[in-house]
Amino acid sequence: MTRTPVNVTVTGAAGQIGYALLFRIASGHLLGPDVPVNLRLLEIPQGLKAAEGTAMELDDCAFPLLRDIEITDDANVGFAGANVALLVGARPRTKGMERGDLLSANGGIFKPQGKAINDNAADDIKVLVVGNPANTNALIAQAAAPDVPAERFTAMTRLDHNRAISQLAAKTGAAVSDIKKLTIWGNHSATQYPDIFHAEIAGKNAAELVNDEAWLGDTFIPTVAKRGAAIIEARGASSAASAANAAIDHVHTWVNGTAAGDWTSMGIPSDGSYGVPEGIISSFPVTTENGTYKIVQGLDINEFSRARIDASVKELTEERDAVRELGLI
Ligand SMILES: NC(=O)C1=CN([C@@H]2O[C@H](COP(=O)(O)OP(=O)(O)OC[C@H]3O[C@@H](n4cnc5c(N)ncnc54)[C@H](O)[C@@H]3O)[C@@H](O)[C@H]2O)C=CC1
Ligand SMILES: O=C([O-])CC(=O)C(=O)O
Repeated sequence: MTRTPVNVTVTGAAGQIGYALLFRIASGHLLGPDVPVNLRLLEIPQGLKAAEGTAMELDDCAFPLLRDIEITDDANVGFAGANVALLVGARPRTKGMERGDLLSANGGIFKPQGKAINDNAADDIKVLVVGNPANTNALIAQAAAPDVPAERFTAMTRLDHNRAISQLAAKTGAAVSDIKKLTIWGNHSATQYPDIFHAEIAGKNAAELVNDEAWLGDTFIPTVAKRGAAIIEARGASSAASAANAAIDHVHTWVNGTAAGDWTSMGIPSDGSYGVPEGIISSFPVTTENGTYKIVQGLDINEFSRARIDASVKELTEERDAVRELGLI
């Protein structure tokens, strides 16, 4: 039986994450090895030529699952019939730019894109915002799309989740695949909180196994939270392949489900769980099934965790208030 292709829109398609992402989408890693895809590449006019070059290379791979590629600088065209939208293109912070300037510049991107999604996307649209500041950009896009269920707008903290698993594996000598139930709470920023208190390593509690609060506070948390900056320092450019990989993981898990006995981390609109104010897009532990996600409930939050979750959530509420003042939500 031939399946109907899924329409996947990628913004910022000519950028470095786009370049690492598109080939994996086209080869079946985003949705599965039997799901054909149509790619819609949305760029600004200056990015169109490079996007065309990438599309030529996609053609040259002769991917059996890739049915069609369309390149555009018109968001209404780019999101037409979109089932999955990966919002990667964003305005990076440049020298001398204040936080308000950054939020405002990104509002100019994510507000119209949210409206274009509202007006043109398929009814089952799922949105992942990668472009920074990802959580608040997702909030801006969501606010501009009142006809789309709010929970379809998500922000990427899967890269942080994967980074935390890798650091924990290195510390304990465990295999990455033995680590389950790790959580990233809060914002995709230096205030994020990677939580190992409920994580398990080969079935044993990770925090008890590590048993080293100094390592947790002074090494693990800052290493994960500042990893993006460390990559920029080392590579001279921000994470690209690992960010693309995390975007693939985020959508794949959302669509195909979490494994029994595990969960993942996603930036999602808060329903008020764990004292996180309703509406802000914050990272939570979630399980997924049949294309929907649920916040893992009933976790005991100790004092160490509470203070760190609260600090990141405070930053998110400040970002929300700032974009509210700018009239972006
Ligand atoms: N959430 C996360 O974990 C991570 C987020 N990021 C963020 O992802 C974003 C993209 O990173 P890179 O690909 O490295 O940047 P890049 O600068 O290489 O590419 C960005 C692309 O977006 C395009 N673009 C800009 N405005 C656009 C618009 N309105 N519509 C469509 N395309 C537009 C640009 O022309 C450019 O081709 C950045 O904001 C970066 O900070 C990066 C790594 C991890
Ligand atoms: O800081 C950046 O621009 C890149 C980023 O988000 C990350 O690597 O986590």
